[in-house]
Amino acid sequence: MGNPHVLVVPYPAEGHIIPLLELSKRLVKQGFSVTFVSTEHVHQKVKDLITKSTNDNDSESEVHVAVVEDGLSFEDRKRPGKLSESVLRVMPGKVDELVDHINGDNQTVVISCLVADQSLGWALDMAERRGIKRAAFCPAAAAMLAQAFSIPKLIDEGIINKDGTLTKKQMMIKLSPEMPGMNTSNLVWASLGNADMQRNVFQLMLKNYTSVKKTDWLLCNSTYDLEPAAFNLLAPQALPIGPLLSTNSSTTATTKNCLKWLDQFPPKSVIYIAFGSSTALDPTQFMELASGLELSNRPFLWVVRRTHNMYSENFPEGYIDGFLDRVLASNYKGIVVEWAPQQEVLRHPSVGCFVSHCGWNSTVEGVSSGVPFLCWPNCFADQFVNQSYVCEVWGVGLGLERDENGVVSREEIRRKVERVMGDEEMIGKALELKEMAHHCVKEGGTSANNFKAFVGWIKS
Ligand SMILES: O=c1ccn([C@@H]2O[C@H](COP(=O)(O)OP(=O)(O)O[C@H]3O[C@H](CO)[C@@H](O)[C@H](O)[C@H]3O)[C@@H](O)[C@H]2O)c(=O)[nH]1
Repeated sequence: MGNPHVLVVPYPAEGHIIPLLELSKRLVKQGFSVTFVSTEHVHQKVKDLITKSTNDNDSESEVHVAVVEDGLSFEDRKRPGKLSESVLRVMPGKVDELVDHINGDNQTVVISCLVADQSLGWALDMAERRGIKRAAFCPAAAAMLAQAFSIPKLIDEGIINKDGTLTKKQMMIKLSPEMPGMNTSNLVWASLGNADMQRNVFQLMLKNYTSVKKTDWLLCNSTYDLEPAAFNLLAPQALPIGPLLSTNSSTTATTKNCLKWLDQFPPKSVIYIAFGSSTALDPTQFMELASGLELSNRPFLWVVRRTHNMYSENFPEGYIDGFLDRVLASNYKGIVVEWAPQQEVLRHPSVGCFVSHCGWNSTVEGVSSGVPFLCWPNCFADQFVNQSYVCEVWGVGLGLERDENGVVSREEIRRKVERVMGDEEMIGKALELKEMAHHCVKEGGTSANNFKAFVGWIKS
């Protein structure tokens, strides 16, 4: 008999794939054979990452990647709405076929456990139907799960109607007295698209929540210390196993170039700017940020996804190149890259400030590296909750205020960069949080213990 087999099904987007790949690698180290589902959509985007992950020297065997069709055309792949539609319409059938394929001709159950992103309730239901053990994985803050689990309470208290519509917009609520306040307009479903879309997302969340609630395990890329109140609300089901970070250094040319470039600067002097995998700035905001960095007169490493559809659609031809030419011609030092080895960049001693959109992975990576934040949430609703954690709960960052036109001005950026990089108390707290995060995953740490228990359960 071979190793016990785990099928890992991520939502096909970088922010979801990165932590689940880390979890897969850890399972491989525990003697499991892991099949990681990738779609055509994401496989193109994160091929390097998957290759890097499967080639890690310390993995005793491989994470096997199974690419399933997503039914999307090249044009469709540029539209996030089409992606979520294909995840519901095409992916379930393809994953079902994959399980049949793994089970082979006599259809014996080969898979010991299915681990699926908590947003893929259909995958958890399929595992239940087929009698496969299952676990849900949350790549976002536990506070976001707490939000979903609190839907019945929000309805009871008249904060939302049964279809999820807000009874009052822009109202501050707390899911528990110890949790950071949330603006009702930033509730996940309430912050997306038009009323129809909001109702659909709400229904989907309710459906997923029902599937997730039934799983034996609900694993989170977080720690008790970062989110004690959220874990209290979710007890006993949700368990933190984070932070799930890569311990390997990649050897790609981009990584080497970025790290070599950082080597030339003194400790904590460089600003790192990155907005995750899908956030884009419009030309006005891009220019304000560029000018703010120039005014700050500090070295910077900025991720600008030039080939990203939103950037290329909104920016006039040559616009970003013009900026780069000015950077090179001026006497301040900065580099712009399409995709940085973020975890390694954040771990580099020269980095002293992380200008971030506060995606949960970026938040956890920044915290684990002891780098203070300048928070710029602007895409999905969870980023505002993460900003509250960073600024109000943990005290390791500052938010950026928008002016009357909704723009974060160059002067605001310059001022806040100065404050973040000069605030010794904040820097001290960031280092304490880093220690705490590392402690959780060490032998005997809370996350390490939870992971060990999970592994024991699959093998049992
Ligand atoms: O140049 C880059 C830019 C990003 N990353 C990595 O990409 C991931 C980005 O993840 P995250 O910070 O969570 O941002 P998003 O990609 O925007 O993630 C989506 O998914 C997250 C988890 O559910 C949510 O918290 C976010 O709001 C949502 O936008 C991180 O691991 C980064 O290290 C790189 O390695 N290099």
